[in-house]
Amino acid sequence: MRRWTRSIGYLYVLRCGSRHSESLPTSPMPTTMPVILLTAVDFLLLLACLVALRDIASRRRRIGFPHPPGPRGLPLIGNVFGIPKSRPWLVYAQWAKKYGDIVSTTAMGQNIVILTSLKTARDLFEKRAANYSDRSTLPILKLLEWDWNVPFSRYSDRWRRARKIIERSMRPSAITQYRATQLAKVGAFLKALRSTPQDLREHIGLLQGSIIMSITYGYDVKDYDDKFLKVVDDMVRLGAPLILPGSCLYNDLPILGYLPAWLPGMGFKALAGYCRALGVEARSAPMQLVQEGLKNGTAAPSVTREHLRELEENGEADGAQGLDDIASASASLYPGDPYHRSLLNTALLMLAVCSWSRHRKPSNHLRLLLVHRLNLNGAKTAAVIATFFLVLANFPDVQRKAQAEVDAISRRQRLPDRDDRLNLPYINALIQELLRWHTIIPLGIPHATLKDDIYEGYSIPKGSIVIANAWAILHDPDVYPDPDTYNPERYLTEDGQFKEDLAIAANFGFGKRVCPGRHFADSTLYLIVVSVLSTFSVRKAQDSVQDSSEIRMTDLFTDAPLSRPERFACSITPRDDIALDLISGVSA
Ligand code: HEM
Repeated sequence: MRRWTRSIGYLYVLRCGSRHSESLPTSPMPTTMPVILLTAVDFLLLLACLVALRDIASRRRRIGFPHPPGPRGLPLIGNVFGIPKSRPWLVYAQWAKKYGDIVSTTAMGQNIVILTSLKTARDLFEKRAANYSDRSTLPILKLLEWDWNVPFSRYSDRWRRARKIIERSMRPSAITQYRATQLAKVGAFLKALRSTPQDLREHIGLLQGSIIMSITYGYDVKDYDDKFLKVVDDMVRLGAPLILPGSCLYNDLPILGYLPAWLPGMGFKALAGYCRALGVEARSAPMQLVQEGLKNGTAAPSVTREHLRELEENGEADGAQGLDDIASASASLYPGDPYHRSLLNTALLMLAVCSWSRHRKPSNHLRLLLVHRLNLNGAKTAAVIATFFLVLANFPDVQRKAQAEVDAISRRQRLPDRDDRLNLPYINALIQELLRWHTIIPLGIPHATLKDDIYEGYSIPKGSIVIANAWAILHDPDVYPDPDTYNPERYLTEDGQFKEDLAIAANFGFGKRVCPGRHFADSTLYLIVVSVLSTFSVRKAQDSVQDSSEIRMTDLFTDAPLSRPERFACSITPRDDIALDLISGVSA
């Protein structure tokens, strides 16, 4: 129906265009202006009729089964003005209190379903995975040509093949081979933190990016301004705002795609073109490096090298599909950073658009601006690491208890290792509470349905966007008393044993789309937590000392789909001379 709507709209514009050109044949300017004005008004009417027809058609299909309850909004446009733009997870949690665990709403004919319990999320995403594992069909994604990118990819054979490659490289038995890399990069992180603690953010970004690039391509990221990291960061940072709800009119009016790029308001076309080009570069440049290394025998061990070798052994080295799958899988492992929506960035986005449309490739000047001003490397694991530092600064008691446990196991003669984990209940509780207290992707990545469905007497139409509100699930006061308080003790038994909470998995999504990097993220996080606790003291900056009971969650974290700590001031100093020796002793 959506495709049908778009093609009718297109034909309609063409028809109007020719009608007006016939009446005003002589001058090109007067012919185009009325065409655009009339088309816009007429088109809105036509669109309204089409949305109404679609509603009627889909209602007929589901006669007898209502939509799940929820705010309905206005006729035709639905709840378009009620879709929350700011911290939507909080608003959706309020809706759940009013309407229940399964809420639905619509915006411009798009059905949106929000799940607010583990049961509903598992019932749909896991037990009915074949229907609930698609992704959104936002028109802008086609312009961006990001379908190679596994998290955005539709539920297709291409996604299945790339996902399989990632799963093989990221399953628990495979990730043990990356341990040496993790240890070396964590060692480099400790040394960098000792030298320039004020650059915490940059060090975290570099840590995350360098681990992933090393295991994926065998490529050694030396500094924060690395060219490969930059390409992905720019791509995601500039492109992601286009896919946020309500941020790009083209997603609601795909007909705009047929208007020329020079018209006011059509900047999204140039921006999408720029991000598309960055995507091509992000996918091909590091992969070429590995391919060349394989030819001349210098390729360092890496996930990409192993998959390319395997392809060669199977006699498929020149197979376009095999190479395409490896390129997609590898480039999907470093996800970049979709955060950044400040005014400064908006100005830079405009610059990007102007520059791109004029020259069709970014000018050096623009690239420099992007590199220096939009520089917030790292992504999901990095956001949790930043949260860890925020916790240490704000909750000194937690830091003290965690350090006592780590010191008891290592006797301060070494950094704790993976094998110590079973004997560190407080550390496990601290990590689990980190993931609960602030869910860095509060709404996960939305899934979409492939066909009509009926669930608990409610109708969920084909093409619905289905969101699990992980934040609300992990802040349910009936399950987690005083949910906004950071309290690792909630995960300890009376005799101090660690209690695992299976609901924490909601952080990593569900079903066939569940995060394939979750085991790797967990092992990286553990190493960082124990290494930092062994060597550094983190304190809140003197001028911002505040009672921990006064801390408001919304002041601490950004309002973005990937919600990470706001900038915060803290002091990070080596604990003592023993800590300095430990830092000097680690190999980096
Ligand atoms: C704490 C760190 C992380 C968190 C909280 C996280 C969370 C998520 C979430 C919520 C999703 C969407 C799942 C869904 O659609 O149901 C996802 C997808 C994904 N994650 Fe992660 N992730 C983390 C780290 C990583 C790492 C380190 C990697 C790679 C090495 C990775 C690779 C991916 C990929 C490729 C997908 C797309 C899966 C698909 O669509 O099939 N993630 N992640």
